[in-house]
Amino acid sequence: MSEIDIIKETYEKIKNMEIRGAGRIGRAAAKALKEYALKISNLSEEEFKNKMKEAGDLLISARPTAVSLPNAVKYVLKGLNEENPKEKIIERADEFINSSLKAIENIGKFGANRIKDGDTILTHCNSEAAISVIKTAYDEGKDIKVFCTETRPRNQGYITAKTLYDYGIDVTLIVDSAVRYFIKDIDIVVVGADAITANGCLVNKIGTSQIALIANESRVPFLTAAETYKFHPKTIVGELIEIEERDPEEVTTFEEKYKGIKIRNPAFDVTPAKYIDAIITEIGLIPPQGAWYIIEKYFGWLEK
Ligand SMILES: O=P(O)(O)OC[C@H]1O[C@H](OP(=O)(O)O)[C@H](O)[C@@H]1O
Repeated sequence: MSEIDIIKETYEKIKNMEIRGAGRIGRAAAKALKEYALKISNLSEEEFKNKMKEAGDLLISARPTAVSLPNAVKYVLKGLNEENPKEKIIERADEFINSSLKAIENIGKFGANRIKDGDTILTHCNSEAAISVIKTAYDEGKDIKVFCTETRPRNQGYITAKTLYDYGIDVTLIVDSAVRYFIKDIDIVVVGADAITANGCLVNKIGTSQIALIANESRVPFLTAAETYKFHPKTIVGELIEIEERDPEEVTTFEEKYKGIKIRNPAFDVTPAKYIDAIITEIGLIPPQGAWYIIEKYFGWLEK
């Protein structure tokens, strides 16, 4: 096994979604960069830097939408501009991983303040940050129920349902198209985030924007749980976020006779800021209009 295989293995796992979830892919990339930096030796400083940059580029190319991935890589690789780059890379990778885990914990605490005793919460897909909010509310002794959507085509909602059920929470699984049918039973919607744009839009699992629209129509608060590394720095200069379109076979396969039927499989959609009541971050709840401030404050170090 050559050193670069550490990076290639993580790249493959992120690409085929063996490792998935915006936070998890960011931490996996940071860990791979650390392990790679530890393995490569006998190189000049310049060679080391070039190899680390190539590794970072490969990891970033695994999936295009969740900004946690490039944000994690850029955070770690900033160590290349400092003295003792190898040590700095290792230090910064650990820093990113630990601060990510701490952020999820804090999001849980802040978000749980918005959950009332007796609430029924709707969530979509499988988000560590949203689950942290739900589990924390439950840990505080609140009597809560949770509705989970299946989240076609990959059904990550099943993971959420099982995780919360194992935790002792009252869980109901519904098909994605049943959200409007059940919205009268829902008190609050909490979902995760793959990216937040400078104008406060949420990029998250396909179907999120429909849920937000339904919640808005029914005056049910819609919140997203997003660590600050989910904020997309380049949207501040007008860059658009690429929506990943995945293999049609994830949706279905038709027999030969029907091969002419086109199948589209976008993995994410965009929820406009006007449907979002609050973004729960590790530094507190912010209105979507505050996204610009977060990007400016936390990503000043990124090239713009
Ligand atoms: O970072 P956490 O909160 O875990 O997840 C955030 C989001 O990442 C997931 O994407 P995918 O399943 O990897 O495509 C979902 O869209 C989820 O809402």
